[in-house]
Amino acid sequence: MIIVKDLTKIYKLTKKQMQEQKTKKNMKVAVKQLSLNAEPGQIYGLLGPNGAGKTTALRCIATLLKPTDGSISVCGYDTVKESEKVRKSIGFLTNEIKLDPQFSPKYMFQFFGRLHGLDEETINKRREELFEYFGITDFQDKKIDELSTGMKQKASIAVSLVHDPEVVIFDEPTNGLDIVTARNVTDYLKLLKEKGKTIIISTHIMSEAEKLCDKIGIIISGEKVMEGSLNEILTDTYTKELEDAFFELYKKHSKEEA
Ligand SMILES: Nc1ncnc2c1ncn2[C@@H]1O[C@H](COP(=O)(O)OP(=O)(O)OP(=O)(O)O)[C@@H](O)[C@H]1O
Repeated sequence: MIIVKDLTKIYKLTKKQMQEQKTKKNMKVAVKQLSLNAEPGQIYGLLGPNGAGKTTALRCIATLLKPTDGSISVCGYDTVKESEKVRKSIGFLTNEIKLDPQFSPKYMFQFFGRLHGLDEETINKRREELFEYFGITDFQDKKIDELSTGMKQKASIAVSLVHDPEVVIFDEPTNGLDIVTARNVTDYLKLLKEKGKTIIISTHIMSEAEKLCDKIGIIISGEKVMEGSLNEILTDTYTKELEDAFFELYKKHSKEEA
């Protein structure tokens, strides 16, 4: 279970970042009073355009960033006060965390398994299962450096799941993957859901959110502008497709911002 209450995250900008973002303000509100609940046996999708604050929100949930305001609990643990316990309960995937290029998927899997305090037998069993599922076995001994983007992404996913976490936090899990591999990953997320895990993902792929997510939170400029099941969102926006609903909301809320 993930409970996010009034999460606000403000970044302090360096002079260089202010120049890059063409702003005179030295603060950036990346997430503003975001609240959401993701429950066991459910896939929650955070859907938003580039720069909406999805990665920031997920990094706060995964304890990698401290909220400026608000609170987050994961499996009943506070992400600031009990971050160690939260980290044990989650599998986190983000594009910014890279596997060490010098090592192989097999080595990285074992390394993270040990870090989570698993015994060798459990690590080997998990490796066989996950590497087989994601088709990693054939390249498990190659250096990460020599792998394609898709192979690296699959290896990162397997490594993030080594300890069979209760909560899965995946930032754009199918980013850079071909349709076969992407389907492989989304099917696995469905399997995890069936096992009763709590899953939250970010995406800007409408069809992925439509097919995969039980609940969708649409986030624009750091604020959640709508939340519900696909049907609820379509009904509330008088649209037939998520893409149309998204554009309606985007037009409305970017107008409000201007
Ligand atoms: N470390 C940082 N320092 C300053 N500003 C940041 C930092 N990280 C993100 N931002 C800014 O915060 C806002 C939200 O960024 P974030 O990466 O959370 O968005 P996102 O929805 O994940 O975008 P994308 O879909 O492009 O990955 C953006 O305006 C971004 O420029």
